[in-house]
Amino acid sequence: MKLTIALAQLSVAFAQPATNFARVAAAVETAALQGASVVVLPEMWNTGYALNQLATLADPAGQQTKQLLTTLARQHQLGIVGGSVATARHGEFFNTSYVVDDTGRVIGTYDKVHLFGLMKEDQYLSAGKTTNRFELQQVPSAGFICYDLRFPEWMRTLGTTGVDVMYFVAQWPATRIQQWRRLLQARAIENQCFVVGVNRVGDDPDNHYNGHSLVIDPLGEVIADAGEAEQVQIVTLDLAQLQTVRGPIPVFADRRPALYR
Ligand SMILES: NC(=O)CCC(=O)C(=O)O
Repeated sequence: MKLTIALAQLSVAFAQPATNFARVAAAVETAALQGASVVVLPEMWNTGYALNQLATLADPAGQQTKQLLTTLARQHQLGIVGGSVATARHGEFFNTSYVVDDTGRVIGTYDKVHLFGLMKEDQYLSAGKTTNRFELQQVPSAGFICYDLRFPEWMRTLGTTGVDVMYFVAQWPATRIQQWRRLLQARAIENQCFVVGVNRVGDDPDNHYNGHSLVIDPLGEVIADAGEAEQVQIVTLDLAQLQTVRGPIPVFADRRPALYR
């Protein structure tokens, strides 16, 4: 089975949700025209890291985001790993990812679990408590947000359930882009799955973001790198490769969980 994915490597207009909603709609349309069956967006694409303005900018219960993503998914008949957006619920703010299938049904809702202190998330956001596993285009998948990538035990929690594609959405600054690349490769190798990482481009008041959205195969090889420009890149995954990697080195069967803490 093949899966054609669009990496929507977008710039995010700081504290300008209306501009960003229009950008996302255009990117999904481009992805559909290029034959994608899944499109992946970056992290916090509605507001950027305008964390001290969330009281006015965050999406109440994610309603506006879900309305847009479900409409686009239905209209273009593709799945959307909706990056993440700043949401407001019951007086708290979250960094929330929605996943929508090609009929326009929300099949995943995930609040970022690991808050990134260096970008002040811990001062403004509440942390999620649940995992994010979903079947998208019949493919068992899991979704994570940016800093989550540094916690391999979090990916393992889902890897042991049988996941073929792990999606990472990010606003990962250029200063640490080599770590982004290496961590994504490590997660693919250790979980013997495809890894799709979508990062933003552009600037905010504190950071420069240089993209390098990546697709990694289960051997850890980079099969697509979107470079540093704003673009929608199309990549086709050949999921048959999973069996050829997992067969000879069955790491999940060989685990010794009784010995691990
Ligand atoms: N938005 C984030 O979680 C950034 C994570 C990051 O930059 C890192 O180095 O980790």
